[in-house]
Amino acid sequence: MSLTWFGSLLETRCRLKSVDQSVDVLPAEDSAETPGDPRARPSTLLISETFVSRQGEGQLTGTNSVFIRTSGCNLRCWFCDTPYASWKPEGAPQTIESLLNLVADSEANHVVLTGGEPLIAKGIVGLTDRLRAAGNHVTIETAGTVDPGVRCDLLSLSPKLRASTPDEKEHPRWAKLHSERRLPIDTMKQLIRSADATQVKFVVDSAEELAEIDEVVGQLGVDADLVWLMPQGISVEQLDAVRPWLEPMAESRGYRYCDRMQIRWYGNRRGT
Ligand SMILES: C[S@@+](CC[C@H](N)C(=O)[O-])C[C@H]1O[C@@H](n2cnc3c(N)ncnc32)[C@H](O)[C@@H]1O
Ligand SMILES: Nc1nc2[nH]cc(C(=O)O)c2c(=O)[nH]1
Ligand code: SF4
Ligand SMILES: [Mg+2]
Repeated sequence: MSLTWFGSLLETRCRLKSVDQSVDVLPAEDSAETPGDPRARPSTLLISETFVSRQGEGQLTGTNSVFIRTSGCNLRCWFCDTPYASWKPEGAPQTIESLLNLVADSEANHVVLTGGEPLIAKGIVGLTDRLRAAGNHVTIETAGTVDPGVRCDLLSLSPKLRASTPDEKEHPRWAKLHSERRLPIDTMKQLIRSADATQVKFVVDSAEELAEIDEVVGQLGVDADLVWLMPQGISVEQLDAVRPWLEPMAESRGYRYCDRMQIRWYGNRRGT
């Protein structure tokens, strides 16, 4: 293990440790790539897991893809199905080079950058640019709360609704931060403008959220056929309990119903 690598690992761990228990992650402006800056160290990203799987959600469902999951998030959805990359972020720093090699060695040429929140990860702009320059199709799964200046093939934007906020009594600090950060419409519109294509994927836990969804769709100014309604759930039973009412509600608005095929194929398991 080289000293610089160990130094940066230590620094990363210290930085993560120096923040109070619920680890916050630097906002994108502190972690975005600084291309051309001679002092810039080779960028590393805190990676929770990488794996090859079929895309389970949205318009590319079934597409064999390399998933790169960054660790750390600036929101705290109570329902997050990936707490090991958000609520209690785990992972190790990986260089852009190592991630590029991983993708080059795989059979897939679709890459899904996800998290945690990938857009606050240091080096995400450099990684996305380099993956695309190498001929890969890059989907970014994001809550769309920050824009580090990224350009991707498919923006899979999942705006977090009021009901995603964690319990105020249990998590007073995160309930406040989450509410303040979750829905920057102008940032989301900027991300949509910069992307080659967009799908807007809402996690729906109850029918009462449809009014807010319609409002956000209007504010974003996206066509109904770009909107996907996805049940909140991490088991086949939970998904099947929601589908009977959610699918017709989606169709009546010209939206699409979004299944979570990875749950059906593999269960809610890491690395799938
Ligand atoms: C773990 S998130 C990571 C990317 C980004 N932070 C975001 O929220 O879009 C990946 C996807 O899973 C969705 N998701 C997370 N937990 C879920 C749950 N319990 N039920 C349904 N979808 C969920 C998110 O909305 C997002 O579309
Ligand atoms: N197979 C599979 N498809 C996915 N689509 C979005 C995912 C995510 O966690 O962002 C995901 C995931 O974790 N696994
Ligand atoms: S924004 Fe995404 S990663 Fe972060 S807590 Fe919500 S679902 Fe999890
Ligand atoms: Mg997932």
